[in-house]
Amino acid sequence: MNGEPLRIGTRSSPLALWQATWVAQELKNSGQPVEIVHVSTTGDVTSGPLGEIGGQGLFTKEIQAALIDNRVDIAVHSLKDLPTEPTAGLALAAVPIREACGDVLVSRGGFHSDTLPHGAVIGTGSVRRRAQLLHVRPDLDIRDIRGNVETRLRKMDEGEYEAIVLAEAGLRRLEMAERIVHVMDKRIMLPAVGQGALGIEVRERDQRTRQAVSVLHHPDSYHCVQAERKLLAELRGGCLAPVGAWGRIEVERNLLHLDGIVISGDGVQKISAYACGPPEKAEEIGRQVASQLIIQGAQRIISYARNTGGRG
Ligand SMILES: NCc1[nH]cc(CCC(=O)O)c1CC(=O)O
Repeated sequence: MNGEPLRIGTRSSPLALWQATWVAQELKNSGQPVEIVHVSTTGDVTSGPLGEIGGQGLFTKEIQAALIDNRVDIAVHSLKDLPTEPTAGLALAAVPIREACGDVLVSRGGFHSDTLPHGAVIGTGSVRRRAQLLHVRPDLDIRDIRGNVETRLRKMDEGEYEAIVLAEAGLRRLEMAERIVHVMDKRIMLPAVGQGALGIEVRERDQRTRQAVSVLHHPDSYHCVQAERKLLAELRGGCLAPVGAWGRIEVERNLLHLDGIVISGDGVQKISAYACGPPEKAEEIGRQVASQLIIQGAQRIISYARNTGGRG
């Protein structure tokens, strides 16, 4: 503990800064001096549709590079943006307690997903959200939207979209929960793998930092995202794949429940699977759900989505 302040690397978006500041405060409360270092990423400076500007790790690569180059000691990621493939020399050292992990609908007219007017224009850049919306409302006109949470809300307020879909966690952290019109039912909208959770990454061999960030670790949250991430890794999905997952702990019986779906971009083909077991078996549960999805044809849907830029 103590010694030189640990350097926390973060993107500069308001949400990323909120997350880094939260981590900084928790570490300070534990007696660990820290400082925040801003790192800009390709995902922040590019405005093309995410599905087209190339691959995963858009928001995380540069921060990982800063970690490897010893410019920062701690990377704070939104776990859903962090690829499941391990990065040589780095380790996911802690997963703090998870915020609400679902998706919410924010609409100008106070509409829910089932009361939106016929053909309404909905903004989302995520193939997972697009496909699940189309599955229940094939009439909706779903259009791409980019930018941080504030930018998207402004574009909707200005009339470009009737409604947008956002992560509940982001709105809560930015103290904009009053904008939530409708928390979407998980049976309709399964979240992205890792949504609502943070991932604290460090250099694998940096024992001092590993020890310092261990105060942030929340085992139940970790087991849930571990199951979700294993599911995605087994599907070779990547964070832009049309995959949804929801792991949660049932405290009374100490069971981890995991739902997973793979859905075609047009929302027509939707396959789902479920498994449960002890939280310590998280990865095995993730593998089980993945293999049930694969038996039902997940691979074909995922490679089709990949070949069509995630928009098939
Ligand atoms: N891809 C952007 C992103 N990464 C993490 C969040 C929200 C916070 C979280 O899921 O932890 C968001 C915004 C959104 O999807 O609405």
